[in-house]
Amino acid sequence: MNSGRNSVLNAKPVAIMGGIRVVARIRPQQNSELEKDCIVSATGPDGDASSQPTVVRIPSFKNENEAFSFQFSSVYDQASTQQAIFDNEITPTIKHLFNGFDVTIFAYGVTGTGKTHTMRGGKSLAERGIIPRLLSSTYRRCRKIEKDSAGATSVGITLSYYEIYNDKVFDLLEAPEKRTMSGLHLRDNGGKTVVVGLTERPCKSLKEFEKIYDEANVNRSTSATKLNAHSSRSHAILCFKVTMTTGDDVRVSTASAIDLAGSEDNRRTDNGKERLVESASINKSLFVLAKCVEAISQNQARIPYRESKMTRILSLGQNNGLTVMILNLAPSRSYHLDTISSLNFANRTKKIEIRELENEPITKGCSRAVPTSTGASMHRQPLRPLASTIHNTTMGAKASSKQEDKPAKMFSVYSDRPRNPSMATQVPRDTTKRSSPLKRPSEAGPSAFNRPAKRRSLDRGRGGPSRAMSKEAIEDMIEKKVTDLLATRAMDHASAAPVPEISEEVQRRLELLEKKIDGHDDEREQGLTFLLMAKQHGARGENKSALRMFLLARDYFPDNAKLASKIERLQGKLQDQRRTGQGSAEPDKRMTNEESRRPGEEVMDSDDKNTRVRHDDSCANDDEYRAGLEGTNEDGYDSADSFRYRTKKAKGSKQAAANRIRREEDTGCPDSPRTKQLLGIINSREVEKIRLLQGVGKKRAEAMVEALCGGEEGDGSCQVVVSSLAQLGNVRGISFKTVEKMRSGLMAS
Ligand SMILES: Nc1ncnc2c1ncn2[C@@H]1O[C@H](COP(=O)(O)OP(=O)(O)OP(=O)(O)O)[C@@H](O)[C@H]1O
Repeated sequence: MNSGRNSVLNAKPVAIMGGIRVVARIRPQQNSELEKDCIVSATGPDGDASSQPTVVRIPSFKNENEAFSFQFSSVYDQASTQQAIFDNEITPTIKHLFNGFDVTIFAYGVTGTGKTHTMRGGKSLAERGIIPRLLSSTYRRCRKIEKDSAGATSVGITLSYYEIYNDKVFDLLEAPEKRTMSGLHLRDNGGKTVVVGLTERPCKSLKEFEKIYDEANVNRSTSATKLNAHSSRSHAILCFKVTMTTGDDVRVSTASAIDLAGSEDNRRTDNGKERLVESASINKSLFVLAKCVEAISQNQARIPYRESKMTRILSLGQNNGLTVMILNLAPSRSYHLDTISSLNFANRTKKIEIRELENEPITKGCSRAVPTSTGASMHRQPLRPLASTIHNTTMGAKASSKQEDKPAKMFSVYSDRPRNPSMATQVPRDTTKRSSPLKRPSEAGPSAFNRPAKRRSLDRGRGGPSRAMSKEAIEDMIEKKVTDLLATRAMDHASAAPVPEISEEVQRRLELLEKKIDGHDDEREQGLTFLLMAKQHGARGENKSALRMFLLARDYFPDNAKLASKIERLQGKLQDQRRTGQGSAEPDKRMTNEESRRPGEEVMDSDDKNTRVRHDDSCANDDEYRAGLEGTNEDGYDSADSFRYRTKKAKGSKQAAANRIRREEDTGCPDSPRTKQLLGIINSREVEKIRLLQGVGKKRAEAMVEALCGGEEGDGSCQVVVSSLAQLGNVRGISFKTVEKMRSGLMAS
């Protein structure tokens, strides 16, 4: 490809088809892990141990005698070195970066499997990871180009580095004190996702890079967890832009190296509440990534990129250029299901096909847009139909001048599933031509031109929103418009110079306002997270957990009729299950949310799917649950190891107490011993007993008995039996708060 060119700058844009190159790396066992527990191995094709491994083998979770095999472009075993991975997988991409292709390298895997080790690595030369090696090679190549062109071509590198922490983007090249609560905004700019206001720092040498990189890494959010002493709590994205200038020609390409945070099974982490919130956010974004991969591989119309900032930035299958995914795996049994989940995810990812599109050279003085200096992240090519791209290669400038007339956003995502199965057999596999510069001959698929290509969304792109637009598409469009508007405002704000001095008082008020807005967004987002979790539990048939999540979501969307009817339906379903005795088969967990679920789980083999879920259908622990609700801590979580969340807005209010009590009853579990005890005392109508309840006293006890017996209007017969806490809370003069207080003062027997 591109061989025989005198100068890289004379190249015309070239589109070729390629997939995401997925390679697996198995980390060595750690001191705490036993050799006999090593269950993951790397082999050559057909189990041949002598050739370069391409297959990961792992036993089935249910039956150790059965094994799963997953084939990847390459597999690196426990003994593989940083050097080997870099030489084989990354070095070939560097020349393409200088040929105008964007390059994305990302590490994916469960926590503690070696992603940061692979990307960043250690301090010694041998232990250096992909990022420092990539920069080192890039600078070497820059010097060579400048030398070979006798100074006619100059190459500049600018760096940006940011993290996505709790779904917020923070600049790692800025001091942490400068962070705002909401982080940086994202914006779509001609098919690229741009981080507004991100620092782009020119970086002249490897030494300078190392200094900047080390300092920035101090700002990255890491913490010790039970599974990793230095666990990354954020997705870290390092981008460097290579700008080659020869006279008036400028060519810009970007390399992005991404160290994703690892998914965590929180039943193994012992995470406290702060770690749990992070973990839930990490798992959610990885879950969205799995959903995107799933949607792409099924050729779905809607790819849910926008559901998380990470997927929006990564834009898997949308960003043209070369993409390498390194799947990090732990070899030990304790990771068994996590490893199978990751392997399933990677297996799908490798089937995504994307166009590898070379960046067009820019001529100085020409009106064509130059990437903004306000900070860009994943520099995606403007998305356009494949046909026009092919045209570009032959029509050159004529074709590109027409581009302004084209629909704003047209793109093609290719899956390996041919639309017409018969065509797959008709199209001969061309194994002599390499469809991608990264692919080895053995894995090169059919080229762009003989593949039954699927062009997505072209019709939609043409005439603006079509009448048949789905609700999701409209929501997407609105969300996009709003975020773009916000981002544009933020960008205008950032670039408006000089900024007039504002008084401290105004600044303070602005900050307060920002916090208020953030808080509002956070609350809505929290509600949406509960809804998402509820849907996931529902999809896995965990109805009870789904109901809990829906009930938690109700606090955020109290007037949502659809939600209310969902809750009602689910309650009915659970009641039916209890009546017919089916409930006991339903998997349920105390840990009822996203943070306990592994991303990619939904693609797990059905054999293994349910085995990891703890079966616990009893309501025996309900008192514990209720006690937890009463004793929620100041952050709104009921205890350090729980994710049951209480809304801040409702905290302490009468309404909140009523909600809590109703929610308990909605779950349909039988009364706890304390509830029974309280109702017994109340139904005794004995002032002497009732007055001893917490927060009551003689006068209130007398008033209660009077109210229970119908008050002055009642007949005084005290016939009515109070059968539930909700009923008690509705008795005149007895608030739900009092009910909670009375019950919490009782000793559970
Ligand atoms: N190939 C390897 N060789 C030697 N040690 C390794 C290797 N891979 C990982 N390790 C060690 O395993 C531990 C966990 O690795 P690392 O922190 O890179 O995991 P991670 O996947 O980035 O985890 P998290 O998602 O929690 O950040 C570290 O102590 C690291 O040094």
